Amino acid sequence: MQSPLPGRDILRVEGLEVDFDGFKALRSLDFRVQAGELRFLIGPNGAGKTTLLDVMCGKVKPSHGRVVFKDSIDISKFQEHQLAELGIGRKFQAPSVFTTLTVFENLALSMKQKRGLLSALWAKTTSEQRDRLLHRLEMIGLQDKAAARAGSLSHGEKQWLEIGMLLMQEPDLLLLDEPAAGMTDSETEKTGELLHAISNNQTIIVVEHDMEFVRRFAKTVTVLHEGTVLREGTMEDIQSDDKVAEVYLGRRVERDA
Ligand SMILES: Nc1ncnc2c1ncn2[C@@H]1O[C@H](COP(=O)(O)OP(=O)(O)OP(=O)(O)O)[C@@H](O)[C@H]1O
Repeated sequence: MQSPLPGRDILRVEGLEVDFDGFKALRSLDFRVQAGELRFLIGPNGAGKTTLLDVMCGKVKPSHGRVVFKDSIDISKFQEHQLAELGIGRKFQAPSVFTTLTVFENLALSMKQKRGLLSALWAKTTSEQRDRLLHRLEMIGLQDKAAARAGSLSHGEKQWLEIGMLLMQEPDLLLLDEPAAGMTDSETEKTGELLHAISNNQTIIVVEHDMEFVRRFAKTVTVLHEGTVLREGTMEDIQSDDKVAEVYLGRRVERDA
């Protein structure tokens, strides 16, 4: 399937509702993302950010509404692994790399291919595949660590490796949950740059709590509150919005108290 052109909606969420035993975690939620965007999702604890990502990757099924990917794919009709095949890649917060394998082997195993895990590891990579692997290694900044065991990497490097592994699947849409959590300042900066580089070719939706990171790297921000979209705009718009300050900061003050 062809990737949508930049500027076209890659994802449309219409009237989405998620019900957990009578509790509506998402309600009347409308949301659109264009191809090539780097979109940040923010909001107070319990706003529904993770649940929205869970619906987008097929982990949670909506009780009402639709999520349409690339104009024609109704995501509620597919399982998580099928959506991964169709181009939706999800990365969870904790890194899950194969610690005893090298960085290169981890990437090679993640390559989109029909072979099984073991044969993928032992089969010779073609020169085209090696080029792709080297390109990703460079993109995630681990070209000097290709032969290092993944278990020896720092937390930030493991996160980049996992993003690289996700990219080897060539998703059109990447869903990331707090990619910079627990990173040092310089790792955080590199992560923001990596996300920007990825969004030259792919669409990314990032759930993020670190407002400094959002301020630094976001173009468009969507604020969720009580399961629905409260506001959407630039970080400047969002920061000067009274309602956002009331619900978002109010909640944060409460939580921090
Ligand atoms: N499996 C579940 N069963 C019942 N309630 C759930 C379930 N998953 C999430 N919830 C509830 O749905 C609401 C939204 O949760 P969600 O994790 O999506 O929020 P969030 O915005 O990601 O929050 P945080 O920033 O704290 O991670 C919360 O009130 C949460 O307790």
